[in-house]
Amino acid sequence: MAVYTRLGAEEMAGIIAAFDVGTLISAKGIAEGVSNSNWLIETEQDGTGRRFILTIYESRTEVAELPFFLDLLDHLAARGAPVPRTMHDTTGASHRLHRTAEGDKALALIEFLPGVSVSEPTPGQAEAVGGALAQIHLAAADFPGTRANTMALPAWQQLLKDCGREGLESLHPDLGTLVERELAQLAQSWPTDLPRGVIHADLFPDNVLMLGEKVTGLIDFYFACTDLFAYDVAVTHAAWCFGADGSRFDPALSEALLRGYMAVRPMSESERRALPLLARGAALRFLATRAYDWLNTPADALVTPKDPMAFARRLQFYADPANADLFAQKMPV
Ligand SMILES: Nc1ncnc2c1ncn2[C@@H]1O[C@H](COP(=O)(O)OP(=O)(O)OP(=O)(O)O)[C@@H](O)[C@H]1O
Ligand SMILES: N[C@@H](CCO)C(=O)O
Repeated sequence: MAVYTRLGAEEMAGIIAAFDVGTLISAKGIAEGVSNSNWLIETEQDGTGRRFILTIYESRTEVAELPFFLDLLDHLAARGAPVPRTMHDTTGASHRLHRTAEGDKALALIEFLPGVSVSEPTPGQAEAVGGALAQIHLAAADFPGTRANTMALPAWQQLLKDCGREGLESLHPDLGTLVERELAQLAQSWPTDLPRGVIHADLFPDNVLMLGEKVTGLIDFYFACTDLFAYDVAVTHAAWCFGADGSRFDPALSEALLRGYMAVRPMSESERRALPLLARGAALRFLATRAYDWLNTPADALVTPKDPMAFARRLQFYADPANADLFAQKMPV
């Protein structure tokens, strides 16, 4: 379920009329996604059918940050990266404010891209995703915007502190100890001097649209920020190489993802050496947000929180000395 804002037919037609995209034919609420309200919009313009995604931003997205996210889409799309363009309204604005019963909310109309999100990726698909990730890292090199990573180590520390040791141990008796040990080690050794730029920071399979082994769309840039490129590789590795419950590390997916990335943007020796630590950080980042949501989502909420233990298992895997050579051995030169 992800349509939090109710819109009548006339209201929807009025929203679409502010953009030069033709006449509204249909608007269907999209079930996937949890943060914002999304609709698939069909219009007709000069006898041609067109499709878009309408997003109404709910409370989790800061309106002041929308220009960074939306301008970034335009910038990457203009450089040939597989990301949707933002449709600008007739005044040239990338987003608009819409009056609703709960107050003004921002909205944007985004190009619809074909493709589906895979749930059991193949090595060929992982390789293509690695390549697309490197492509956006390179394509954003001359993007003028910057945004601090609001989901970096200090945020994990705070979220995990808010969960409390008891809360974490209610998820698993060993989780408090694991988290404490990892937080301390990461705080001590987190690298700061590696190549950085704009990263996606949340490139899970549900944020990638694919047709066969081709990436047709990278979406959901609402965690994009300025941070280490190699950390983005680590996030994508954690998201793609373990199966949904985090217990099935797949070396073929890992190798293919890294090969795909390196073919487009070769990583330096220091980036490669940092990957095991960055992967522990990536696993802890999603463990932190998921544990917090798990412990703080009311039982009658519309959304089901995601399983934090799926990322505790990844964290244990990355932190296990037996897997220390994971990136070194599998990394093509
Ligand atoms: N540009 C696009 N082209 C085609 N489909 C899209 C596009 N953008 C979004 N979608 C569809 O809408 C769904 C919800 O989008 P999205 O994941 O951005 O929602 P969200 O609520 O903002 O995200 P999240 O759940 O990660 O917080 C996607 O799973 C995808 O099916
Ligand atoms: N991708 C995140 C959700 C926030 O986008 C997760 O799976 O925990």
